[in-house]
Amino acid sequence: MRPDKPRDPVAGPDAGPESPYPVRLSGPVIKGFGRGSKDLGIPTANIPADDLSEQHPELTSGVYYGVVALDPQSLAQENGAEKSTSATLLPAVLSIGYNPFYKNTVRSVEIHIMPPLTQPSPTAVAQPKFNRLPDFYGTKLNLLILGYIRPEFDYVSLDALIEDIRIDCEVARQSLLRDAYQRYIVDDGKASAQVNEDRKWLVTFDGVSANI
Ligand SMILES: Cc1cc2nc3c(=O)[nH]c(=O)nc-3n(C[C@H](O)[C@H](O)[C@H](O)COP(=O)(O)O)c2cc1C
Ligand SMILES: Nc1ncnc2c1ncn2[C@@H]1O[C@H](COP(=O)(O)OP(=O)(O)O)[C@@H](O)[C@H]1O
Ligand SMILES: [Mg+2]
Repeated sequence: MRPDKPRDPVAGPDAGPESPYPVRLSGPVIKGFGRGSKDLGIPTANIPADDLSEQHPELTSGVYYGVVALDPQSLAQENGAEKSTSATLLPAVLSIGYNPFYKNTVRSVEIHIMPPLTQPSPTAVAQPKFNRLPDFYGTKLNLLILGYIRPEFDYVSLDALIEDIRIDCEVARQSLLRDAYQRYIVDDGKASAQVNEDRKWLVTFDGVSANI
């Protein structure tokens, strides 16, 4: 059960991601149990978790933050829209694990994509409105995990789970607003070659680089 303690406003060192982060994950957006939107009002894009334990033993079950990009080519096909060559980098908060509140028997990776950091946070208030985009099932997604927030917990109620995820969104946002993290989203001219390479990886799908 969730310990009854106040939460830290940020997670991870101010100086930037510390080993093993950043960690790269990719996959097509698949169907989950359909609870995110329906039960919680918090949509989560699920990607396959089949090879995670072998490929990323460092990713223990828990809540993380990072940056995502959706493949503009497959996004266009999904929405029947005209093909675009530009991808947007967006802040994200995610859960990896068995969702102890729901007692899942398979591990899942579920990503909630937040609004751009330049917009006001819709989850900073007591009656939050979680970010909702048009559905993008089947779209290829790249995710760069930049830090760990907390372990997964069971909760006394659905409302308690939702309130903790609301705080996760705020922790992720405040963590990503720091210069050493924000430069994974926007080039501030001070990024290292490695950070620039990671940003480039985020928008590369099937060997083709999209514009940012
Ligand atoms: C940031 C974040 C934190 C979460 N933390 C927990 C948690 O501590 N315990 C838990 O049981 N589920 C947690 N969840 C998972 C939700 O229960 C899950 O998103 C929901 O079951 C939707 O699942 P679905 O995609 O299969 O519909 C978290 C989800 C997110 C996005
Ligand atoms: N902000 C968002 N973050 C993640 N997915 C979103 C968002 N807005 C809309 N979606 C869509 O909602 C779907 C997830 O909803 P959810 O209720 O969790 O269903 P599922 O159980 O199938 O994962 C995603 O696959 C995506 O198509
Ligand atoms: Mg989901």
